[in-house]
Amino acid sequence: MTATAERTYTSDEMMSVAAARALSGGQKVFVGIGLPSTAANLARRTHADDLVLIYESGTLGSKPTRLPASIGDGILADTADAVISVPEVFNYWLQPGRIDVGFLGAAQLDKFGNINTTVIGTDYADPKVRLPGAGGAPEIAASCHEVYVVVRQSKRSFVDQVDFITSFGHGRGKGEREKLGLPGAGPTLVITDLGVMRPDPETAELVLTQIHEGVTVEQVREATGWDLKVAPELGTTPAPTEAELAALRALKAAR
Ligand SMILES: CC(=O)SCCNC(=O)CCNC(=O)[C@H](O)C(C)(C)COP(=O)(O)OP(=O)(O)OC[C@H]1O[C@@H](n2cnc3c(N)ncnc32)[C@H](O)[C@@H]1OP(=O)(O)O
Ligand SMILES: O=C(O)/C=C/CC(=O)O
Repeated sequence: MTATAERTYTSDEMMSVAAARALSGGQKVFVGIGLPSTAANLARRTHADDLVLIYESGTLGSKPTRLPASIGDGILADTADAVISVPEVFNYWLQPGRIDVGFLGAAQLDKFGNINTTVIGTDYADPKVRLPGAGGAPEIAASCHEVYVVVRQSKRSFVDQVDFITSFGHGRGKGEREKLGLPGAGPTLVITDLGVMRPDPETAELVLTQIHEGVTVEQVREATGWDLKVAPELGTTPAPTEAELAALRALKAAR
């Protein structure tokens, strides 16, 4: 019998590495602050140094030497190829379809990839939790060619229906984005600390297509607030490499 090797990374690290791997060289990525920003910067430091990071403050091609604290962090402007105004980044870059991937976080996500970062609870005026709000995320979700969501998975965050739609995913199913005239494809990938989900091409409902190494389907289903469908050919995300972990830890430690 072989002893099980002790895992040398956390599930958050696995999530950041899996999300970074989803980005490839040369893509223009509209980066949301928080988990997506960590993963996008990791991708630049590992396999995709020509990734173009765009932050909402109007910084194009930022190459921050540490994680930005917010979209207004000066490190983004200091290291950018160009800095334009906020209306310009929305009107000239995002809305005309110049951005490949919108990389967003969520407090709640539902089975059709709708994102809530506004309130928990159904009474907007008297919520159980008031979240950070929308910022530019609804526009990002509307107009990027694709949206990738990075979010920790639990019954609290993965719900059948979000309490509030901040950023439109696929509404209540396939075709709803087209009806609303939203130009982008919406969420095509959801990366969590447990696995990866993609919308079913027929229904747009999220389906588990990949589990991270060491995670079971049962664990993912336990952390999901609906009856999660599983792809017949389920993939496994390889564990982070030493190089990926070293780059991630250096990025998080940089000041
Ligand atoms: C381009 C742009 O970036 S546009 C900006 C728009 N804003 C965003 O996109 C934000 C996206 N991120 C989120 O929504 C995140 O879930 C955040 C910011 C709310 C919280 O993320 P984190 O800082 O990682 O904290 P964490 O997940 O531990 O939650 C912190 C607290 O928020 C509250 N909270 C977060 N998610 C939930 C939820 N689904 N249900 C209830 N409470 C929640 C809780 O009070 C929680 O504290 P607790 O775990 O002790 O109960
Ligand atoms: O206002 C927004 O859209 C985004 C805010 C995120 C941040 O302040 O870093």
